[in-house]
Amino acid sequence: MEEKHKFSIVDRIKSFKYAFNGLKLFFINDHNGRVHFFAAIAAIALSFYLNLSSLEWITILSVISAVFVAEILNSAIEKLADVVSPNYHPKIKIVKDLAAAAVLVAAFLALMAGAIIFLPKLF
Ligand SMILES: Nc1ncnc2c1ncn2[C@@H]1O[C@H](COP(=O)(O)OP(=O)(O)OP(=O)(O)O)[C@@H](O)[C@H]1O
Repeated sequence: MEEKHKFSIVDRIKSFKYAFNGLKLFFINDHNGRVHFFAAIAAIALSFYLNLSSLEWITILSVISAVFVAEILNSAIEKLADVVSPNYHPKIKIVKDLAAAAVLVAAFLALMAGAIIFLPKLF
């Protein structure tokens, strides 16, 4: 049976603190995190420059978020896998490749959305 904890605002604030610490770790230590961060800044700057509509803004921000979510989860899975199996293991290969595939799918979606929205406005 799951133990019931009393609701605590302090615990909720702590959860935010841990989540922001995760974001900091991701953007500072993760090379892919830094690349995606600068790509997101470039896409947002271009969106301001091209004066996107509300719906276009929502699309761009959604695909950027999807890439970050996939990349952060991929990074977490990689870290966990490295602890579980520091040595080569065929199942760890599958786990890591699947996590990487999630990033690929999100990045492809972002690329398509960016091309559909930006290209006609640029050329
Ligand atoms: N312990 C392991 N066992 C089996 N295969 C592994 C293992 N570690 C890595 N691999 C293989 O190497 C690939 C790259 O793994 P790695 O953890 O270096 O990810 P990466 O994408 O290069 O990470 P980073 O985000 O640090 O650049 C994995 O997708 C997997 O195919």
